[in-house]
Amino acid sequence: MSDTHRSGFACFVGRPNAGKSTLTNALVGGKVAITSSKPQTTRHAIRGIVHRPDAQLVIVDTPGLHRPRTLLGERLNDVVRQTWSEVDVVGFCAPADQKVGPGDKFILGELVKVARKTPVIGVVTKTDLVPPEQVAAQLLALQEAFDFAELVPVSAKDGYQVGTLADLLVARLPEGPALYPGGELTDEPEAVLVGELIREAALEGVRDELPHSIAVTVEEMVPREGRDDLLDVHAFVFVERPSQKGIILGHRGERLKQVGTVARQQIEALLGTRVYLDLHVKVAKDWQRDPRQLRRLGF
Ligand SMILES: Nc1nc2c(ncn2[C@@H]2O[C@H](COP(=O)(O)OP(=O)(O)OP(=O)(O)O)[C@@H](O)[C@H]2O)c(=O)[nH]1
Repeated sequence: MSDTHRSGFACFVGRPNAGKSTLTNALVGGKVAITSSKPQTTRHAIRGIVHRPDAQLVIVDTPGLHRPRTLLGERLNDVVRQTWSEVDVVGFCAPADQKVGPGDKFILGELVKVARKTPVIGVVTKTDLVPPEQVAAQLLALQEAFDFAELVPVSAKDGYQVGTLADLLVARLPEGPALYPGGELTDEPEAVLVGELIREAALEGVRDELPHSIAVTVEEMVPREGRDDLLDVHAFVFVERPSQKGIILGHRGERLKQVGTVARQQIEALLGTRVYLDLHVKVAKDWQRDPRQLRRLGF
């Protein structure tokens, strides 16, 4: 391996349900995206970051491209084209189980202009759904439809060729140092992001019951003594009433355990290290109305 380090941006395009999000998650190795985060180098939301010793690949979000029926539609499409022209490489996704249709052709028609400047990689997604002949036929159909810089079949579900796709994308990035050293996504301190991931996991499935009643504080994030590959994270999940504590905990604490597992995986993906997550639920009575408590909770 050469010691060149590359860094840059990619985005995936394709019609709805083409498998873009799932593929992004497979590349990134978990859900990292903190949806509101906006990097300084681009105006677009980061969906995830692939960290490798030889590269950092930042996958950004694009709104969907529409057939413009209105002025607003046209404006939206301008935004999309703008994004395409700002990334280093574009991945066009087409699912293996659906014929290349008018929706694909429309997007490809728009991509022609981009492709003069930015390489477009054709990605046949969901290969696990069809026999190999059909994957081959889809590759052929794409080849006929567009002049792709590369073509690759992948399955995000079983991981088939996801690494190959990462290699192809990385090869198109300019040389440069990591844009987000240490996996940082925003200027926010890592503890805040970690708290957000825990809060999001804790709210999953109970948003209706506990709309605004959860706050998370991260008390401590320290490397485990004598280990440089394990981070101990201690955090509190605050609710307002004892009854809400029960909802978070679940039967015999099963739900909290699940929350911890989900949050831990996301924190590991965010920070690029293994994590031991210690979660405790506390009742902070009416914390939303108490300025002292609010301050303590970081509001
Ligand atoms: N079998 C299989 N299903 C997949 C694969 N990738 C995605 N899917 C499924 O296809 C559906 C759409 O996937 P998404 O990743 O949400 O597609 P998307 O392109 O991000 O969709 P939009 O957000 O609507 O643009 C989901 O039900 C996924 O579970 C895959 O590799 N194999």
